[in-house]
Amino acid sequence: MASIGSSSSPPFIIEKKGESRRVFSFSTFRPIKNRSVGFLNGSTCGVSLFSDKRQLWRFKPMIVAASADGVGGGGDDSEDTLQATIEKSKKVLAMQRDLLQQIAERRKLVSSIKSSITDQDENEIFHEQKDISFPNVDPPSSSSDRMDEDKNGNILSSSRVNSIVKDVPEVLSSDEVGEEPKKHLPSEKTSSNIGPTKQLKTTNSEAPKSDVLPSYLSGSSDTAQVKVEDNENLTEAGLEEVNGAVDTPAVEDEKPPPPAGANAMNVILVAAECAPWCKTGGLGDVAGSLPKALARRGHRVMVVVPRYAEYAETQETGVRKRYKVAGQDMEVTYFQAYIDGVDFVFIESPIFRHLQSNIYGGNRQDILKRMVLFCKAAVEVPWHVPCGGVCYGDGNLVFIANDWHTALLPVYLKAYYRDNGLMSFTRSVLIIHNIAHQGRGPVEDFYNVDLPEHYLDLFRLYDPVGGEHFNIFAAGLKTADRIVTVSHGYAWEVKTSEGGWGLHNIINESDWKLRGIVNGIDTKDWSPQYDVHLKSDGYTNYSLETLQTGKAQCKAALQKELGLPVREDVPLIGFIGRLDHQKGVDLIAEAMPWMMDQDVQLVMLGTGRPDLEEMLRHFESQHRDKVRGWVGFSVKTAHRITAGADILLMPSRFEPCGLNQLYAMSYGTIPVVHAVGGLRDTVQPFNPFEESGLGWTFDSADASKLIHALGNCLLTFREYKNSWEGLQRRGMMQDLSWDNAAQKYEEVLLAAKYQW
Ligand SMILES: Nc1ncnc2c1ncn2[C@@H]1O[C@H](COP(=O)(O)OP(=O)(O)O[C@H]2O[C@H](CO)[C@@H](O)[C@H](O)[C@H]2O)[C@@H](O)[C@H]1O
Repeated sequence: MASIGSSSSPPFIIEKKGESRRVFSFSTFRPIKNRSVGFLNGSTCGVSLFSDKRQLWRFKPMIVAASADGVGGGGDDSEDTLQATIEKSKKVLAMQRDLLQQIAERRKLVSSIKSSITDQDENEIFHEQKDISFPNVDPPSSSSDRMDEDKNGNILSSSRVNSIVKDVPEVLSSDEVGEEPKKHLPSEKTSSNIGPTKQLKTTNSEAPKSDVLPSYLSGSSDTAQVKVEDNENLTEAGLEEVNGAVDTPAVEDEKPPPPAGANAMNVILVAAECAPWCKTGGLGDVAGSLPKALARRGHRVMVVVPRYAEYAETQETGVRKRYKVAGQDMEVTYFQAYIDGVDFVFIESPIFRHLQSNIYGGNRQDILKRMVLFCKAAVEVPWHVPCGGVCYGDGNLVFIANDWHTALLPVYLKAYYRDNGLMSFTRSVLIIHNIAHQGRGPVEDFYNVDLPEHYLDLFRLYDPVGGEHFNIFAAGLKTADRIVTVSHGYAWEVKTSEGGWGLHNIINESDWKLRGIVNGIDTKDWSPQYDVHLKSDGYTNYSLETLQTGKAQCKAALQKELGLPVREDVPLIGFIGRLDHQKGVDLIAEAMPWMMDQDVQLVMLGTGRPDLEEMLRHFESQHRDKVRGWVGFSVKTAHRITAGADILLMPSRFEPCGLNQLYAMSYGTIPVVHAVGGLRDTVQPFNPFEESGLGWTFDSADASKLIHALGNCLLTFREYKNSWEGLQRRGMMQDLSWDNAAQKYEEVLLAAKYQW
């Protein structure tokens, strides 16, 4: 055994162990056998070459086998050999210095590219996307033009697109690093915004791949040995760099792989409304948040929605298409935005314009025409609209249509494309948010939807109420590959004659493809801790820890804002929702005399049926000291009521899922609900003996039942403070996020994908 340097330097000991010797490289321990690679020549040169122990400690030993005729293998001490070794080593060191410099340069460049991309505001990014979009890309016939095809004409599915991104070399050459990121690749954005197809890997913390490194740093079998004589020229920082680059695995930017893994799909959700741009109710919330949760799972996700007004965040793509609607040629253009990992595509046409505050306005024919145009255009979005520079394509693609407004999409997908051998790998899922609205009309309406005659039977329906009629939801339900309702309870209800509104037979026949999935909530928008609407006017954000003080402050702020007496001890009851038969507003009206005999305050926010709006105003004028009836649509007020109220009343006659009770529970507001559909699924009744449950439920749409449940709730509020706090805390501690629901949606999407 011979030592290099002092005997107290264990890592530098060359240990003769059979045919093996311990020598030094930048690599970690890696036995390399039967190779003649060692160049350090035992003890004699070792002492002279290693002069700085601090630096030497950075080299990690490696066992190599030294053959008898190798430089280091024969024990030859001749002057010539030593000189040759030194010369060789000098060269190696020079190369190494070079490499260090290159690495430093690359890091600088990569981090400057990274930061410039991160700093880019959305507009700049959209601008770039606009620049690279290919206007008027033709449908599949002109395949060579298509953005979503590779050079061989293969349509790029999401996995293909992802693999393109992955295929970007992990270590770019200096020249490559100096260039702008390639135009056809999506730009990297801040981490919260990185979607699967947008992720351009950068290199600053990645270990360079051995195949792009000189062999002497690669750790490959030809690992050269460090020339130690001149190593004083290698500064500590330099070594740090090298060690960092070579030995340290990239951890900084690494995230666990997205949960969807190999099941990642292209998903396009198509809806008539989408929060925050256009929303009249829960559908808008779902369209705005489910896609983000799917994107977090690793899917490439798009939302397609009409453009009812100018939305600041969106950029025109330059793509224009024409579609026939009821014999009339209509042009659409596409706008887009990329937010929280999701591509939002807005379809612009004169027939959608100026409807922002009246999305479903106009007569039946007007609405029908809008939905025909919207669905016709939406189904071709994956061909025409490049998102992040690359169209989605129609492979590995599932559309999610929502309610009757977009129930034509599954039908068009089948009639125009799949029946004609196009979009063969595209599937559709139809979500039932509310089956009470179906797109009914006279049978003649069929001639406005532009389909071959033999499709009429899909739409034709007879029921005792409507007689023989044209029914869009019926056709969508029959044609979609999978159906989802927004709760388990509702999945059961829609199969009954009471809950199916005439479609129960079709749904029963489709039972094999039906599933109930309870909605989630967008925990970014609807969280008492971060709610942007609680940052002013005396409101405050609060959490489980600050529940008592924070919620009390919000209650006082709400009372003040509404002009009600500011009292902590009075229970403040809220109602938020569309004013129609579904929401059971008339039950509240019936219970009003009893309620007004109690020491309570009531605030009701809603729009809808004019008679019910008038009723709200009437309540307020009769009980100005206790009641506020806010007729209008105000997201801010909805958030503030949810935070400031003690109790949320939801006496809905039917409720497919209901989001307000979910929002309420996450804000420590106790729901009192009619146990139907999603309300029954999500509000477990309070059990005072076990101190369990989340609120109060009543089992029929009856004012006396409502009064009974609300009476118990008020009693608990007044007399059993600990139980009340327990209810609040249990509600707030639930995981109501979309992530759970998204996982279940993924199962449905997969089932659709593999269905033939
Ligand atoms: N005047 C007003 N001002 C401000 N905001 C208002 C408002 N009126 C209602 N909202 C908001 O609109 C949403 C309503 O959601 P819901 O789920 O309660 O009802 P909706 O019946 O519209 O949805 C349907 O679809 C959803 C989604 O699937 C199902 O949960 C539901 O059961 C089904 O009826 C909530 O975000 C609420 O705050």
